[in-house]
Amino acid sequence: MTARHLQPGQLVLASHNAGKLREFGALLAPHGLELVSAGALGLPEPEETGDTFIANATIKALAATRATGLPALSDDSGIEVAALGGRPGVRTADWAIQADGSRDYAAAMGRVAAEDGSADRRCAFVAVLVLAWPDGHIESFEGRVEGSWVAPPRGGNGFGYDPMFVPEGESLTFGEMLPEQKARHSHRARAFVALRSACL
Ligand SMILES: O=P(O)(O)OP(=O)(O)OP(=O)(O)OC[C@H]1O[C@@H](n2cnc3c(O)ncnc32)[C@H](O)[C@@H]1O
Ligand SMILES: [Mg+2]
Repeated sequence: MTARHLQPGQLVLASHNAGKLREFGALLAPHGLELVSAGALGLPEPEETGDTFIANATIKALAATRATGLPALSDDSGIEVAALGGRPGVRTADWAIQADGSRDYAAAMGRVAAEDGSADRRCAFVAVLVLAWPDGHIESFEGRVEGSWVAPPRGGNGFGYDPMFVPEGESLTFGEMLPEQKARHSHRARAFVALRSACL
């Protein structure tokens, strides 16, 4: 089955994460779409009640396309830590929440460093992108990058867990890489390549 193509026009980026929005802006720049973010449209953040990346990405994209009548692109992503049996995975965003309610990504990873005696530092970033249309049609794409985590964090670029993640075969963390270097490896960019060849 061939995937549905995205027609020229407006596309809602169904994310409230500024780092993701910057990366999608760069990935979509050559494609002549008019991007508008869910936040700029005043859309609420839907509750991510799913147990899988695709379930949550679908919730986010369908909420945005239904609210606007425009096609919408969402991203549900996270980090899978081998020594934790793949956790936090789909719960990655909540994993960084501290006792006072703030998010601290370095502290979350630091807990693994403190608790994990195995010295197994393998982990992977995963992203599932969903394109949804107002009639409920969806297309989904997954990207994955294997790597290892480091503590303490290194580098001030990117967002979230970027300063703690080194992709396989590299020595710099995503936080030490320029955006275009991160995009050569990242889970999001890999999922986007699949989306681009199917839908753009
Ligand atoms: O749901 P939206 O509004 O898109 O934004 P979010 O930040 O809540 O995103 P998720 O629910 O998909 O949770 C993903 C978590 O994984 C982290 N994450 C995902 N991709 C990342 C990347 O490329 N670099 C660093 N951290 C990443 C991110 O910081 C979040 O804590
Ligand atoms: Mg979220």
